[in-house]
Amino acid sequence: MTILTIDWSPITTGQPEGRSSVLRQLRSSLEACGFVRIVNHGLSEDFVNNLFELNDAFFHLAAEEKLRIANVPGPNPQRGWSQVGAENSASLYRQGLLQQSLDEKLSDAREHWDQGSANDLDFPNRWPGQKLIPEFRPTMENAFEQLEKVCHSIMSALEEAYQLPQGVFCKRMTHEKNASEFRFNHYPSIEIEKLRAGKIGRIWPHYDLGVITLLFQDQVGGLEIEDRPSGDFVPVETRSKSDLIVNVSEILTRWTNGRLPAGLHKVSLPPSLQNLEHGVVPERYSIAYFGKADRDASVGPLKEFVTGDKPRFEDMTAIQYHRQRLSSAY
Ligand SMILES: O=C(O)CCC(=O)C(=O)O
Ligand SMILES: [Fe+2]
Repeated sequence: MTILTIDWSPITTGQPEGRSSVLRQLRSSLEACGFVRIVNHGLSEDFVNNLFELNDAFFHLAAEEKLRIANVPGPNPQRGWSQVGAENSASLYRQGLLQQSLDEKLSDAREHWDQGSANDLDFPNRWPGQKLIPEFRPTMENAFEQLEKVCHSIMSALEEAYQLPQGVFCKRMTHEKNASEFRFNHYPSIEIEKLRAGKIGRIWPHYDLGVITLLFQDQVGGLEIEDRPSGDFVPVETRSKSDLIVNVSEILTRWTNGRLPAGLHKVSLPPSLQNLEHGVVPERYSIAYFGKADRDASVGPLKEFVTGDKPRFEDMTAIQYHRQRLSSAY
């Protein structure tokens, strides 16, 4: 199983040449493994490097400042800082599409920061003090909008790839009601033995909750995805930090009535350290944009994907689904 790498230039430039090949590869990689790697997506290397610098700067703020803007744990969309261990990805998986049961208490050695749309008055963002990192808020608000555009470009390419009526996905993910989330992850350095002991993970196997996720990872490594159908995990190579790793998330599985299974993934020991018994795994940073459905949009299967008499997933709104899923992760 291989994640295809797609050169997105035919889409960003609007050139007809190469377009049908992009659409074919997109569909084939997402159907086969739930993941695809996209290059030339329109966001520059400088843009992405700058985000990694802000990611580092944010988590190096004083603990009191991070605490001041801490996320309030619960079923609402997350905003601000979540300390190491606050989110339990193992539990997220247990309640997920596969209903796998894990007996032990497993924790995540990871802290993260979450941000929603600037237009989202229901769940306002929680910003660090302006004097501490002056460029943080303007850069992050701009990055949110840039990633939203890339997300729409992928969703609209998917509509075309499946020959669906134009806008069937995108009208459920509008700019005005955007409920997507932008996240910085930081995995502090940790002893190899601790990860090997099997109770603490960087992030346990899980599906993401939105429609699609756009991810940038640094060069430390450790991201792995499920190999179908063996169920083993295989590493996602670290190449350029600006390579965009895209995965199918739970809502897209529901919208397509199972045609596009979500990509199961986790973060553990980087491949270069897998043979070592002792030592320290370096800290790692990643950046995720979780493209989500509008809160009032249906997350039931689209009629274009329902072939039998009964849809595989029950109809409900995105916010109902989100609350139901998130209440299990704390
Ligand atoms: O850090 C990574 O590479 C993956 C992060 C992730 O899976 C998540 O935040 O949902
Ligand atoms: Fe994830």
